[in-house]
Amino acid sequence: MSECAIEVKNLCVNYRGLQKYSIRRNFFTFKRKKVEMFEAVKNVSFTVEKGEILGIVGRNGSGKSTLLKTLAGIFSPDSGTIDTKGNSVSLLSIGVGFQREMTGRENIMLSGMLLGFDEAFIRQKEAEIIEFSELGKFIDMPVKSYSSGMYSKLAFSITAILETDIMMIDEVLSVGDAKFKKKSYAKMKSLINDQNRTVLIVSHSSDTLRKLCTSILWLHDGEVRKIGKASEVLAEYEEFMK
Ligand SMILES: Nc1ncnc2c1ncn2[C@@H]1O[C@H](COP(=O)(O)OP(=O)(O)OP(=O)(O)O)[C@@H](O)[C@H]1O
Repeated sequence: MSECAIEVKNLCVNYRGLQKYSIRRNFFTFKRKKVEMFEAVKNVSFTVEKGEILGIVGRNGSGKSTLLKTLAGIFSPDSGTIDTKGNSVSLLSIGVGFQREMTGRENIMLSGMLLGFDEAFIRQKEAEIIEFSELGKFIDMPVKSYSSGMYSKLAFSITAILETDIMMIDEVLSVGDAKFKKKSYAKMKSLINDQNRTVLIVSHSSDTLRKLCTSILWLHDGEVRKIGKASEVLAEYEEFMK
C-alpha cells in the first residue's frame, strides 16, 4: 500500500515589500508605511507518496522556488499546512545554506547539523563528501573564495552523501563542468532509485524531468494548474509554452 510522505494543504506564501518611502510625506501625514503584499504561492494543495519522484514546472516567477523553500522550512507559510510525516528533508539550491566566511569543511559540518545529523555521523561521512566534491585543498578555504561551480559541487556533494528521506532539488542538476554533471546525474539517479526516497525536482528541462520523474506538478502564477502523470502533464505544459 502506498504511504504519504508529504501532505500540503491550502498553502499560501506572500512576500512583503515596502512601497516607495518618502520621509517628507510620512512626516506630514503621520501615516504608517503601506506594506505591499505579493502572493507567490496561492492556496496550493497536493500530496506526494513515499518513493515518488515529483517534477515541478512552471514559467519564470510561477512560485516553484518559493514552494520548495517553504517545504524545506526556510520560509514560513502565511496560511495552510505542510506535513512531512516525520521524514528528514533537504533542499539543494544554489545560493542557499553556506556561511561565506567559513571553510568548505566547516560548512559540511554546519549543513549536516542543520539537516539534523549528529556530529559523529557527519565526521564519518566527511571524507566521502570531500572526495565527491573534487575540491581538494580548497576544502579548507573560505567558501567566499569559491567559484559558483565549486560552490555548487560542495552543495551537491553534501546533500547527495548525507541522504535524507525527502530530497528537494532546485535547478542544480546542471551544475559544475561536464564531468561533474555526468557524475552528479548518475548519483542522483541512484539516490532516486531507492524506493524509500521521495524526491522533488524543479527544472526547466522537460527532457531531464521526463527521464527522472513519475509525476509532475505544474505551477502557474502561484497556483496548481495541473498535477498528474509525467508524460501527460509535460506534453500539455510544452504545448502551453510554445
Ligand atoms: N524575496 C522576494 N521578494 C519579493 N518577491 C519575490 C521574492 N522572491 C521571489 N519573489 C516573487 O515571487 C514570485 C515567485 O518567485 P519564485 O522564485 O518562487 O519563482 P520560480 O517559479 O522559481 O521562478 P524561476 O523559474 O524564474 O526560477 C515571482 O513573481 C518573484 O518576483
